[in-house]
Amino acid sequence: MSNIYDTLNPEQKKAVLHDKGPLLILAGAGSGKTRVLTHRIAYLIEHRNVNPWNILAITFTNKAAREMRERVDQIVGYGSENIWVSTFHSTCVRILRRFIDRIGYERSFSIYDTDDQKALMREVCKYLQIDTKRMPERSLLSAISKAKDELISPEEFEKRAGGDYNERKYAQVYKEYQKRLKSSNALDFDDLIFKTVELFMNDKEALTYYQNRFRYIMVDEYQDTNTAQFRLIHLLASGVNEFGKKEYNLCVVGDDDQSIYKFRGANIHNILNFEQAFPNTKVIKLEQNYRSSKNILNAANEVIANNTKRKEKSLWTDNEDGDPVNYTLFESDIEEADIITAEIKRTVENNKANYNDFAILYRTNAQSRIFEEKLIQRNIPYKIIGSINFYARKEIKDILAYLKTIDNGLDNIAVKRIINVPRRGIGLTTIDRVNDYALLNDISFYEALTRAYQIPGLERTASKITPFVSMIEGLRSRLQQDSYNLTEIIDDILDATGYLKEFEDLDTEEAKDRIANIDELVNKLVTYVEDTDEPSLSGFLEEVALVSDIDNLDESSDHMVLMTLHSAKGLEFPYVYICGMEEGIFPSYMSIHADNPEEEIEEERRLCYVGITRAKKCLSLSSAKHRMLRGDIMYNKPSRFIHEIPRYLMKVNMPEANMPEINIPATPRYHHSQKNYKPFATAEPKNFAGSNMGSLDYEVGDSVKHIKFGIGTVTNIVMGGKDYEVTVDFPRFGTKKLIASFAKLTRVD
Ligand SMILES: Nc1ncnc2c1ncn2[C@@H]1O[C@H](COP(=O)(O)OP(=O)(O)OP(=O)(O)O)[C@@H](O)[C@H]1O
Ligand SMILES: [Mg+2]
Repeated sequence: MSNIYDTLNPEQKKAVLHDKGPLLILAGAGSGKTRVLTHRIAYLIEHRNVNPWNILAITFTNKAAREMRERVDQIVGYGSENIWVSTFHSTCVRILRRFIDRIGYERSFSIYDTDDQKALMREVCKYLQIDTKRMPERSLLSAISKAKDELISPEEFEKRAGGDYNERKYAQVYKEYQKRLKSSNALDFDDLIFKTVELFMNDKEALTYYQNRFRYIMVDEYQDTNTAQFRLIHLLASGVNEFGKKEYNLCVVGDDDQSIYKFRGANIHNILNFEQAFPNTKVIKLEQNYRSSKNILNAANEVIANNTKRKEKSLWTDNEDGDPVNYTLFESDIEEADIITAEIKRTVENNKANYNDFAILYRTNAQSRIFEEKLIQRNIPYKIIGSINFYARKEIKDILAYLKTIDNGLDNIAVKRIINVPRRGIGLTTIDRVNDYALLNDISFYEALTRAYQIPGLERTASKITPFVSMIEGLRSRLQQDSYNLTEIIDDILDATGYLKEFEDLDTEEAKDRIANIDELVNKLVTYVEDTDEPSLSGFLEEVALVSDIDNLDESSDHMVLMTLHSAKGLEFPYVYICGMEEGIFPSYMSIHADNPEEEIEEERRLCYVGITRAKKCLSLSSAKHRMLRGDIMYNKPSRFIHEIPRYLMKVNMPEANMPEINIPATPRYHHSQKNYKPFATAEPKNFAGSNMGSLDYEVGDSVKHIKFGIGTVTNIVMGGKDYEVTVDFPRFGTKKLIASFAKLTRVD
């Protein structure tokens, strides 16, 4: 056996060499779970003669998938291209592209992103005359998403709603939303999993095909799978072998301490009940951490030991003690960003490291802005993961909408997006009329456009619509010619529409930016065409729909990265900064003030554990005494998580005068009971991004109570972007405009 397996420790080796049957690898951070998965794939191919074609590996990001392939290539030297390695969503897209016609969709279906979903939901609410002040679109979408994660269909939802008025409304919305998705031949992200499960439940042939194909299934980050994903894996892994026996050749790796996606429906029972779901499961625990220094690992162990609901684990390392964990209490958020970026620059300039050795992690995306400013000032190359997504830019969405319209005229949202872009004198009234006609005749919006002259009331504007239709048809027929080069399609669209003209005439920086973005999209298309065996427009759109930001993380170039703690899952960096460690920031205000704070704080603590365990060599934590949030200064106390790290593991960088505020224990104290633990007084009642929006329980004219301003009267409520803006007259403080989900107003009767 080649010596690559010699680098594994005995437990890892057991996992890699495990023969058949279900295998659960339950282990702490940095213990080599992902590495074991990769080696196991290589081993199966190299030593068990498993055909790479028969392996399915599900990873959390496309980046992890890419790495897995590279590693297999390094180890085995061939075959990696035939292994099916991808995320849950990509896996489902591939399956559905092949078989979705069996459950009544066309195989060229579109995938709706959040913006498309919102646009569709707006239409649904308008149609059903939903009072979106009481039932905001966002809550409706999140309820639907939650239902889909739990495999609850619109019919089932309706049944469960019973007589409850709100629930019945939700059910009605869900049903209509789903109906419209279907008539647009579109799937939202949650549908990808839901519909694949539906397909497998209804079509034995499709299921058997994949059960026979995927003889070996591996799943990374298993602790964050939701009910629908569990069902999917269970179905796929339940095939029978040549002796008619179920083998369950399923290997999952996970860490219950790193489960951080409860809000997205992750179901921790999937890991806790794995042994019940799959008989004869072999469980392997890995206890040696290879990633972090002793001090960092101990700090992580100390913090997570405060969670009561967990499987006890002892994680140790042979690595050096390393530097103590740094903790700094800054005066302000600005000072925090300033000093951290200066320190990073200094470390790199002293040749101790490269920029790509560094990551700054924070609880919410909003915290990145100040860092970004300082990084620019200091001329430090950086990349923010998860900030304004390239694909969310207007010009990119416009071009993509053109591509979608050409590819699949059924995508109503896409067609409506571009019908008057660039301007063609087609107004909202016309669009409404076409829409009504489409609904009445049960045809797509685009189909209705092709019949513009038959639509009542469109006598005048039909002449503006037909050129649009013939342009799309022209582009479509060009695309179908054999000699057509797909890479030209964007240029052809730009030519046909005159889309760029407006920007070129403007000649502003912003316009130049937009043109550069479109060029970037062309680059993406060219790369896609070059890298793909049978490139197609649908294939390109699919790839675009599935890129998540983390996949753009290019480790080869030398820039540092900034991202949320959630995005950092599975990654590792020599130097990690976790900033904004304050009560009300991390743990979040929402978790502290939740109905079930114990549970929510435990989830935050797991997130903290994920953050700490990303660091290999050097971990720096920081809080600010005050920071600006939504225009207000807030004063937060240092996070309880800082207090959970014993003093002997830390180097505290702050004037001793500040010390009394911080109660850092001087001795190790694993597993202290939650009962004796006194949390700090919570932060000022001001919140920050990431809040949950619910429907309001007050309306104009009601008396409401604000924690700081006291009792006042609501004079106005408007929907402002993502949230309600509530205007309240407070007798003592005057009129205030407040953001509903942050202000936490309560009605007083
Ligand atoms: N036996 C080993 N010998 C040397 N290095 C190892 C060994 N096992 C794992 N490593 C290294 O330890 C680091 C952590 O491994 P890996 O990312 O696979 O851990 P993980 O358990 O998946 O972590 P996480 O829980 O964060 O996803 C990697 O750099 C990996 O190469
Ligand atoms: Mg991992």
